[in-house]
Amino acid sequence: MTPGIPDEYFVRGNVPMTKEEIRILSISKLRLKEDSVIWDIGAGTGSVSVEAALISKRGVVYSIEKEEEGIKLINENIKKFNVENIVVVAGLAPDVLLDLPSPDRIFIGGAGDKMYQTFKTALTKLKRDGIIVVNGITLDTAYSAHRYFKQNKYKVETICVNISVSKEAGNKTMMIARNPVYIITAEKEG
Ligand SMILES: C[S@@+](CC[C@H](N)C(=O)[O-])C[C@H]1O[C@@H](n2cnc3c(N)ncnc32)[C@H](O)[C@@H]1O
Repeated sequence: MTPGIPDEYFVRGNVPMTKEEIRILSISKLRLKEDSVIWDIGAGTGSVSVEAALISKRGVVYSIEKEEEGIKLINENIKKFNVENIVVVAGLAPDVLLDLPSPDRIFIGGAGDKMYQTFKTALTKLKRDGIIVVNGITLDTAYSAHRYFKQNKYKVETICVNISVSKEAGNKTMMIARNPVYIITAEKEG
């Protein structure tokens, strides 16, 4: 399976999942290597973890999630896609991050009210030449993340992704707009 797995292929519950197009862009911004060690913080359904694990076949993905429903879905998706290089970490970031191996790449899909503490631990543990990608749906998250990485001397870029997807309406086709999502990418200068 190559990147770009359709949303409906994943087992989904009531956990908000990162949508296919946002997943593709976010994973592309991570510039994964075959042997990358990746943290997926706020892993939700595990959709990003699964796609990342299929790309970084010789690496490991640590899927960090605080909710029981998410943990169940991540395990179901691991089974469904038959991936063997995902380690599920049940618990709250940043507490559970401290004992994990240092990552080459970090994706943050959710950190709740632990956002700043999670950013801080992420930057402390990220390997040299590492890349962090954050998804945000509010201006506040986008601004906070962008400013935090910039203040810490990271090269940072924020993109705002506005996507419309076609929907059949009788004999016509309409474009249905999705909410904008911010993708913030940070890497060490130089
Ligand atoms: C938007 S969802 C992530 C979607 C996920 N990328 C996917 O594709 O399914 C955000 C997730 O972050 C989790 N979360 C929020 N704060 C967290 C924290 N501090 N530690 C661990 N998980 C957290 C939530 O429980 C939720 O499942």
